[in-house]
Amino acid sequence: MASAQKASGSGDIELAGLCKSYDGVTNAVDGVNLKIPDGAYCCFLGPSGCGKTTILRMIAGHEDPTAGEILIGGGNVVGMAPVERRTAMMFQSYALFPHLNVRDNIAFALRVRGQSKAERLRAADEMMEKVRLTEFADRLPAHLSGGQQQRVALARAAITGPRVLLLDEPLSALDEQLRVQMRQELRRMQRELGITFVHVTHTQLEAIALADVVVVMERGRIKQAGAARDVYASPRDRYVAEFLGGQNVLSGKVEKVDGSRLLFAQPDRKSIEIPLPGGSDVGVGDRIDVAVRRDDIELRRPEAASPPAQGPGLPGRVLAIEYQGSFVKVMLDTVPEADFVAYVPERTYFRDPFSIGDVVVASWAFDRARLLA
Ligand SMILES: Nc1ncnc2c1ncn2[C@@H]1O[C@H](COP(=O)(O)OP(=O)(O)OP(=O)(O)O)[C@@H](O)[C@H]1O
Repeated sequence: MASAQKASGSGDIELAGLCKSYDGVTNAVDGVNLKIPDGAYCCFLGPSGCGKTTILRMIAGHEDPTAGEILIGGGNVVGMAPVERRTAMMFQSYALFPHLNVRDNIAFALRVRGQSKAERLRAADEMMEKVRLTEFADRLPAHLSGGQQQRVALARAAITGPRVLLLDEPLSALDEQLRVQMRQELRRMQRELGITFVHVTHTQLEAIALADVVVVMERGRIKQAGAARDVYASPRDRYVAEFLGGQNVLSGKVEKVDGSRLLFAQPDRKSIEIPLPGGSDVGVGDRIDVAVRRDDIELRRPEAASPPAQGPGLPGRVLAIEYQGSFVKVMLDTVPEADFVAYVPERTYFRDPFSIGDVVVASWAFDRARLLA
């Protein structure tokens, strides 16, 4: 980025005790503490209204916190104008100028910053090469595909050399196929630009596919933050497990605690033994939630007793079957008032396919069940 402004200065972000109340909405953001390393791809994930966009707007400087600090590169930016923060925001709608061609759209941000026309166009040409838009330089936005428009919006945000790029639901306007393609493109661009990306989404798969750091939110608070694989494979509690998906959650009462094992039972169901993590203070009579991944469930017919299923198991009736390509999704009535789903690999499934109404036994290896907080 020779003639675009150089992205120097660390883009690590720290949110400390961050709060935001609006008139009528107290605690839209409610005491958020988080560190995002420089050059990381961070995704905020959560249902509508959980405060994701408010956090993004506070980092950008479009909204002031009610309390708390926002540090970028170690300095508190609260009270600073957006341009002084060296952050840039890419909006859902892309907000491109319809009457300017691609090159001029990208160069526009530098005009506002007082650069000469020659400098601006040189920087725009460089940026277009980076985002593979050179061949579209003279086109108007209306004559571009959704994915190309998004690249223009990204280039326009990146040309000012921000240390942090903020993206509000950047893929939501695209169809499914394009969304997957642009996801890869975003990740590639983030690596190439080497700056911190903070991306807001309510799509689980988007967050875990893209992010180094996934932040799961509920009602203004962080429920869990960490590497995508940690958050998906080891959700801390029922909310995170259910929101990220891919897990079955069983609830019940503890019947017995024995060293590193625990026995619990759901109402009117057989007792199940699970591993008890060290340091846990769960006791007999406590209500607990337990997660077992959908792809860890093995399904058998009850009469197929030989060899016996390994580990704990629960009976159930098949409620629905959905072919998903590489696996088959089988829904059971194993858990009262909740979904219980097995992802069976396609090859295994079609050796002896089930029908709706079949009675099956769902089992899993003892150490694949996890006690939730
Ligand atoms: N300008 C505003 N004035 C009043 N209340 C607001 C304002 N902006 C957001 N809120 C409220 O603050 C809460 C958090 O909103 P926010 O937009 O941050 O959520 P979100 O997680 O980004 O949701 P979405 O995915 O729907 O955009 C909501 O209850 C919302 O109604």
